[in-house]
Amino acid sequence: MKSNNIILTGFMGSGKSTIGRILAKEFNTYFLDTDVLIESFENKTISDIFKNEGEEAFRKMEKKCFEWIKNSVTNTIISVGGGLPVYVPEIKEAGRVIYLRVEFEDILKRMNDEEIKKRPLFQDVKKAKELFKKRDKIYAELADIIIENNDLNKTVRLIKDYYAGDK
Ligand SMILES: Nc1ncnc2c1ncn2[C@@H]1O[C@H](COP(=O)(O)OP(=O)(O)OP(=O)(O)O)[C@@H](O)[C@H]1O
Ligand SMILES: O=C(O)C1=C[C@@H](O)[C@@H](O)[C@H](O)C1
Ligand SMILES: [Mg+2]
Repeated sequence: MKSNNIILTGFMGSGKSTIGRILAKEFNTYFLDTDVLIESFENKTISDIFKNEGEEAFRKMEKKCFEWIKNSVTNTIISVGGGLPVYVPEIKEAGRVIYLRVEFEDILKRMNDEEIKKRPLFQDVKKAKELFKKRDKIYAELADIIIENNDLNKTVRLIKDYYAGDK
């Protein structure tokens, strides 16, 4: 089934939720965020899931959430959790995948303490940097297109142009 979803991937803080909300308005469609969906399905915060049940349990929830999306969601802009493509490499089965790429140092500049607190795998900046290096290649391999997301308006325009060329 061709689902017509647009799936935004990228590291924590790369701008998936921000860009996703704007795109949904521009394309007059809906926006979904797997982290928000999981928090709602489980009625727990991501931080609490990591703290009380561990990362492995969270990855199982992500997989289940992805299956639900693959079978039930169409014509939607979907922001997926930063680790989801690593644990669910069949991500392309649910739509066109766009990797929003931002250098780690630039991500750091964008995140304030409050933003960092919500993300369990960002607590140790050195470890987060190592994770970024590993994931950068995986995101790129799994993407249909890669966009350097430095300028918000430019990113939105590039994605719109890409889809206009499709018609
Ligand atoms: N060019 C840009 N595009 C998108 N967001 C930007 C940009 N520049 C700065 N930001 C800011 O970066 C921060 C992180 O963005 P956002 O929450 O959208 O990332 P995310 O990829 O959804 O993160 P996570 O995977 O952790 O949910 C926000 O405060 C946002 O306003
Ligand atoms: O990069 C990751 O592995 C994560 C990113 C967040 O979006 C959440 O899905 C969670 O904090 C794990
Ligand atoms: Mg987000």
